[in-house]
Amino acid sequence: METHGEPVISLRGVRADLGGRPVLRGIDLTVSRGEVVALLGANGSGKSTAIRTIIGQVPVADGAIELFGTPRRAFRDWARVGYVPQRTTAAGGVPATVTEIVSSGRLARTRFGLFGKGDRDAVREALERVGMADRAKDSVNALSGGQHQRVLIARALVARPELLIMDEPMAGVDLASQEILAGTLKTQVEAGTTVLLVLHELGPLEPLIDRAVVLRDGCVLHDGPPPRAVGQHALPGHDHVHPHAPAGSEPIRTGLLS
Ligand SMILES: Nc1ncnc2c1ncn2[C@@H]1O[C@H](COP(=O)(O)OP(=O)(O)OP(=O)(O)O)[C@@H](O)[C@H]1O
Repeated sequence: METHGEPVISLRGVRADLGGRPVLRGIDLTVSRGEVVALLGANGSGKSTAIRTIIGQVPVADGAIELFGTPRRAFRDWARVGYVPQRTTAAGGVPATVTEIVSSGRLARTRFGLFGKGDRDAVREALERVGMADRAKDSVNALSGGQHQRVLIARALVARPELLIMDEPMAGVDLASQEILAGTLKTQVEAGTTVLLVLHELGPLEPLIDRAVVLRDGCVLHDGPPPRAVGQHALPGHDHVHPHAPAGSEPIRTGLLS
């Protein structure tokens, strides 16, 4: 599986300011084809901003971004990229049905601007992948947080992207949905999809992660193997209880996530 090839995402010396304050202070990041890279770091370290510069939602003050080897400003092939925003930013507004939300992710792939049978089949398949086919006609307002997130991921998958960018896909997601999403993502990764995702902790996705990039205060603090359960005790800093640890056991100190 580890036949990593050309860079799919490349950031070089990327700086970005928000509200007149530097938020990214010279980020270097490369994600190669087939890799699964987790972006970690404390609240406010710049994870979401880094992702939003890649998709063009935050202007780059300095540095260079390339997607599939093309400078981002010249990149047009957005059907190759599936984006799952932080869920709060997508909620609210006009109540749409599950099918409508997922169909919106297919627009870049429709032929001659018509939504045909192939597109409808792709919508059904994406909903099946996240276990939501039986809710296709429901309003998204009737869904739980985890179900809503599964719909947003189906929307990102429906155009069959080569690159998936996700901002905290597990945030506010119940355990059952987390397991379904981990399975969905595993299938995508096995099919060769490249993934960059913001995570608060590795959790159920840990086995899929090839590399972790940890941000602190707008800079890259660590870029390398993800902080695995083994060896975490040696690192000072952040406490969190490992999901598999027996109740009442010592919190694991990763040092990387705080
Ligand atoms: N629109 C904005 N205007 C001004 N400052 C902003 C804006 N959006 C984010 N920031 C600030 O930029 C910094 C980085 O925010 P960002 O959302 O990228 O962090 P994050 O690592 O994703 O954190 P979180 O885990 O809380 O989402 C924070 O200090 C935040 O307050």
